[in-house]
Amino acid sequence: MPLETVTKIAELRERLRPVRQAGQSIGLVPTMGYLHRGHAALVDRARAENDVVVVSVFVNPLQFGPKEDFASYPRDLDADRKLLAEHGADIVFAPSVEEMYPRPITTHIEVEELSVRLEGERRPGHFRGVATVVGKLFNIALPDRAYFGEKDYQQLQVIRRMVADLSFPLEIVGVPTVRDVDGVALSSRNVYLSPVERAAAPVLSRSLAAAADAIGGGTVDPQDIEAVVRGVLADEPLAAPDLVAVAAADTLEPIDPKAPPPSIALMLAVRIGRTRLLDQRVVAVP
Ligand SMILES: Nc1ncnc2c1ncn2[C@@H]1O[C@H](COP(=O)(O)OP(=O)(O)OP(=O)(O)O)[C@@H](O)[C@H]1O
Ligand SMILES: CC(C)(CO)[C@@H](O)C(=O)[O-]
Ligand code: BAL
Repeated sequence: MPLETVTKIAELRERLRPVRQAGQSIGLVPTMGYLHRGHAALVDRARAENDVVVVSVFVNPLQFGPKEDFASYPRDLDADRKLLAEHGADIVFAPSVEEMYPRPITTHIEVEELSVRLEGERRPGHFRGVATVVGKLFNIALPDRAYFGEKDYQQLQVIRRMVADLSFPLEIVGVPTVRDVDGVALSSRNVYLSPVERAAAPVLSRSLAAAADAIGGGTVDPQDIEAVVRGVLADEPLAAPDLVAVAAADTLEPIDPKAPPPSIALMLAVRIGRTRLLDQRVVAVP
């Protein structure tokens, strides 16, 4: 089936109604476009598990702070369509900002606590914007399953909590981070990196690997784990850590070294030049 492009909410609902009535399943992959192999992994998983695969491409203004890169965020719908067709998606939903928010939105989804910690503290209002648009996309597409990358680990936890708290009738599927050969997590924002900055970027995954080794060797004190990460990052003069977080993987609560959780989430936000890169790793406690 050729890839269809839909830009209107009503049109998507009309297109999907008979799909549901026929008892077919719908998989939704929410994205902000400028797609790469990381997004393709989400689409492949959705393709394997659903009858109809919908990919949304929408740069959501609600989740950007006033000083962030909403206006300059990379966009290329033609290239996105090509990748989606190659990976067998059925529908790309690419609404305009006016279609999604015809007037200033006054209703928001706030996942308390989880949204204001860690990355939420660095980007006030970010997860409220994410939860609100994702909830809205769920109401528009009514998917059976929705797919999110582990790279944005806190985002995945926020969405899981929102779905549980509000009983959204769907399954959330987390997909492991896809990396380049040198370990750099694929990200649309990697396009901002100069060649010299790109050469520095593997330091993120290197620092996570060192911390994973330390945890494997019995280190569970979060301060010690953080010190290992920061030690490796300090070797790279272009890397400026913005967030080094060590938390219980399932709740993102702080870790008590006397009663460590079954697995630990390491979450990083590191500036390389003007680009803020994210990476994460979940490590089982031996
Ligand atoms: N390398 C990756 N591996 C797996 N999933 C990914 C990867 N990169 C992004 N995703 C997932 O794709 C979905 C859409 O993400 P988004 O469009 O923001 O891409 P991105 O590359 O993360 O962009 P950004 O550079 O803005 O962080 C999210 O669920 C995100 O976690
Ligand atoms: C989930 C999402 C598409 C919501 O805008 C976005 O935060 C992203 O791309 O990760
Ligand atoms: N992938 C996370 C979306 C954002 O940075 O706004």
